[in-house]
Amino acid sequence: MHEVDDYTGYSDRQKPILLIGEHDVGMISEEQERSTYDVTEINDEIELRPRERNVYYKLRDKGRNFVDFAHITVVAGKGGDGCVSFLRSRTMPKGPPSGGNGGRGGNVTFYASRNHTSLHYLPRSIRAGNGEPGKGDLKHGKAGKDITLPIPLGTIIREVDPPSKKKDDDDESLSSSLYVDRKAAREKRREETWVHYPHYADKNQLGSFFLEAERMIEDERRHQRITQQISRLELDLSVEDEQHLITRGGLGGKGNPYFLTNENRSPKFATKGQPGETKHLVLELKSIADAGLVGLPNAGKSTFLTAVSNAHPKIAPYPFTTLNPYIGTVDYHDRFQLTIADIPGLIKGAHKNIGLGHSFLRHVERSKVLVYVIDLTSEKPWEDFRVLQNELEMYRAGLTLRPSMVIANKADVSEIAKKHLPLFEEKIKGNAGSEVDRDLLIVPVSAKYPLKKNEAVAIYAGEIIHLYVKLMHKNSIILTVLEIYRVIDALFVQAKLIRRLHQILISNLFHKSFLRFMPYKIEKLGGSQCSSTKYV
Ligand SMILES: Nc1nc2c(ncn2[C@@H]2O[C@H](COP(=O)(O)OP(=O)(O)OP(=O)(O)O)[C@@H](O)[C@H]2O)c(=O)[nH]1
Ligand SMILES: [Mg+2]
Repeated sequence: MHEVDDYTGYSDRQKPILLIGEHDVGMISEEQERSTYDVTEINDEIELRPRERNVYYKLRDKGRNFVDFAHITVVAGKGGDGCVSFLRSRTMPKGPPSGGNGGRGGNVTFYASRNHTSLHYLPRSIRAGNGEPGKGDLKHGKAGKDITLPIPLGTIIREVDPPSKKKDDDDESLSSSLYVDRKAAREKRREETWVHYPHYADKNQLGSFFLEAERMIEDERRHQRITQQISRLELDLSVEDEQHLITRGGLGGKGNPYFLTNENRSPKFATKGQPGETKHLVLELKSIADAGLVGLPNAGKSTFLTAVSNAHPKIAPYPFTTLNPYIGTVDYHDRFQLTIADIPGLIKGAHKNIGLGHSFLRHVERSKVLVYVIDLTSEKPWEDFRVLQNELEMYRAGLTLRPSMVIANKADVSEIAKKHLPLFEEKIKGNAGSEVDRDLLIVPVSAKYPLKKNEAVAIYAGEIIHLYVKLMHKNSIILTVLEIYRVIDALFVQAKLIRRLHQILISNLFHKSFLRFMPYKIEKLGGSQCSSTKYV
């Protein structure tokens, strides 16, 4: 236990002697501040100041809704009815049939959009427009209005049973008992299918022409049912702008000219439009980011994301500051875009719904690289790491086998960091650790302070994630000398990774794309290292 100062209420370890900015308290003692650490050395001459960016306009939407699970009903439009009419003119008192067909019902289509990152804007029920009925003079009805909706990239769509399935079953049994009389059932079907010339319904139904037409239409519909019978919808919207037809509008009814035969020159019936498809869907948003940040609350995940990208999640010295996932995008000069997801903090027992639970892990589940953010100033950072690994495993077995690296944050608190970092490495990579742990890349970083060296450290950590993610893109590894040297330049990069990068560099030296990108990169050498876009 650390002694608690009566005056300030802070423990020894946290004694704030540096007031930074208006609200923030640096947790660095005087000796700690002056002590240096060979990796993340703090230059005494440079004042410790947190990053300053005018981001208040970006923080305005903090109260926004975030929904990553939705249950919706999608209904396509009904087809318009066919029309029964006959051409009449002064010279033609008994003209041919001239009823137009009904227009088809509107379809509902979804497409994957990068500009949407939450499902909160989706209504509970989506309904496309109905087709218009046909008119006389062979005027066909207008098609119903289609609905094309953007859905966040990375959403998984599954078709499910209607919510009140039981009630429907009851209705069905009721209806089947009601329609034991086959005649009544046929009556109902006829009612739903046919349009008759005024006052001709009874007469039509006795006529052989009508019965023949009815048989034809029933055959057609049976065939349609068989060909359109598709398995339950299951979609993964992982390709940007890709469109998916969710529900198809009903076909328009046929006008009476459709039933014109050599025998029957004046068909006095037409068909009604068919109902559109109805689907009950469950939408689950699983963000697709290249790298996912996981860490205990207050480890500095959001600070790190702010340091390497232009995303501005809320940062505060209390747990569970971040309640929604954020995705920061970093654009590199070689047009490579790296996306990093920041999610709420995980705590021990999250799988038992302690804290915020662990359902938000769905947003890192699909990332290529897992980035553990560890707070070096915590009591036992290695235990934090094990807690994280355990929670990830409890969420999905085998998740920790994903390529991973550790951002050992708050290295600016050098006294403690200096003590904890080697211990952390030893405990994780020591003999006790598994093979995955032994290969783990551990990068000490100060995400908060833009000190010359630390700024570089944070940026380099971003660069390493960038390179690491590129390594995962098996077919297109385009690395430049500049990138390699940047990494080698940062002392903390481990020899193993450099060796791997070096091999790839050699094998890519004569790669066409490599040559194409080189002059561009050299030109940009003097510019800023990365610019970025915030998408969430
Ligand atoms: N000294 C120091 N403090 C840091 C550093 N990085 C983050 N912090 C502080 O740690 C606190 C928590 O940072 P956040 O980025 O909000 O942490 P988080 O992991 O996103 O926390 P949650 O969103 O609550 O899970 C803030 O007060 C930061 O100023 C660092 O490198 N050095
Ligand atoms: Mg956060």
